[in-house]
Amino acid sequence: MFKRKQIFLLFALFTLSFLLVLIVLIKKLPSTESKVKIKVNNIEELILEEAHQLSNYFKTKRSINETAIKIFINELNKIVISKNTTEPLWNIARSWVSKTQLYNMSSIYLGDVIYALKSNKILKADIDSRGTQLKLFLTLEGNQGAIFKPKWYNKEKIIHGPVYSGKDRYNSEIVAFYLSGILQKPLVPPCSIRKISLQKDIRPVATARLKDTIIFVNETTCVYGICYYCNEKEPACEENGLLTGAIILNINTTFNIYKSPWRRTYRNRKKAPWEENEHHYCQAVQNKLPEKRILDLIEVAIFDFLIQNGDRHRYETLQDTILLVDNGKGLGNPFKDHIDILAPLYQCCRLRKSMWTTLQNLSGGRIKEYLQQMPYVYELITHHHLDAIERRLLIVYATIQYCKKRDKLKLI
Ligand SMILES: Nc1ncnc2c1ncn2[C@@H]1O[C@H](COP(=O)(O)OP(=O)(O)OP(=O)(O)O)[C@@H](O)[C@H]1O
Ligand SMILES: [Mn+2]
Repeated sequence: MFKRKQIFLLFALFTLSFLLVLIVLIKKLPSTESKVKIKVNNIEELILEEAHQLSNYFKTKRSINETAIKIFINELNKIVISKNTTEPLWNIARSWVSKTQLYNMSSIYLGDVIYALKSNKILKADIDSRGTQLKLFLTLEGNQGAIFKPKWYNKEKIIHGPVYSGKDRYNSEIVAFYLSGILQKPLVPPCSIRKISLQKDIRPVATARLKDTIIFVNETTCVYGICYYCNEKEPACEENGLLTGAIILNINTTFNIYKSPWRRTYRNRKKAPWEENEHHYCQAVQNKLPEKRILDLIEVAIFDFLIQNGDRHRYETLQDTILLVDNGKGLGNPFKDHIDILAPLYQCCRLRKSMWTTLQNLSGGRIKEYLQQMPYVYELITHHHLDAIERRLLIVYATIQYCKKRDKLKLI
């Protein structure tokens, strides 16, 4: 009898402690309410909310002084010196490079440099072994180096998946060059569309290692090169006898290369430090980098967000200024906005006054309007992408509003 009572008591005690542990555990789990709270607190959603509430001020065109941009567009479309001029022209282009620019937005020779990139005879062709994607290094008449990034996709192609998916987009390089002028940040190397014949322009002047990778696929000439992602089964091929691509002026100086504090992990499941600690990450960066570098990184983020280049894992500087080199991963999906490209802006909530003025002056559809006046633009970009850039500009405005409302915005 006694024994039975003891067992009963023991059983009751066990059940009670089990229940207690259960209650503690349940309390620790986030309730549906706090789950909802986490969601609403998500910075991206707050920014999108701001975007929906943006005032008309951000959606209308204002009267601005367009002189600088008009000169840029005009010069890009104009040729002043003879088509055959070579070395002196390249020397002019070299003289433009300084810590604030890779080209001179208002030079009367800008159009000539673009034209020379596009049409000067190719004296030598080699593999460009820098980076991980297929690139050719071409020496143009007048002894100027240039990088050729081939076309892999038609402009209508939509790249799905993570923001860094897919191969390079040659059109993104060229549109980035145009955008750098529109944003008055001439930090993208001059760049143009170019069509080359692998048989006529490349093979006769190609190095042996490049020649070895020129092949025929279904009677079409293709090239696969040598690089980390290069593969004989996935060559870049001519269309109607010509290989299209971006030809980019090689800037002949030494850059410093740094890892971006906002680089991605490139793994779906693993978060980067800037994704883990959204509210305190900027402070950590500030403890390591000077203000100028952070302000540069924020401007780069805005630039990248507009074209959706989410692949700036490292950046290069020239005398302390961040350059916009390697813009090949933009224009992937015009129907998607990867807001986290803006992390440097919404985590630090600061911006140069000059950039903020430039951005506001572009409201009401001006970026699209200016891009539409650039050389070959309709071959490079669809209306969907042009509209996407305008939509993303509104998201940049919304991000500034997000910072302002939290009393965090610092205009410097
Ligand atoms: N126009 C240029 N002038 C001078 N150097 C350049 C230019 N473009 C690229 N480079 C150099 O070549 C390197 C590789 O170029 P790029 O980043 O475009 O290649 P990538 O294959 O896309 O590389 P990754 O896979 O690392 O992104 C750059 O880091 C830079 O140092
Ligand atoms: Mn790249």
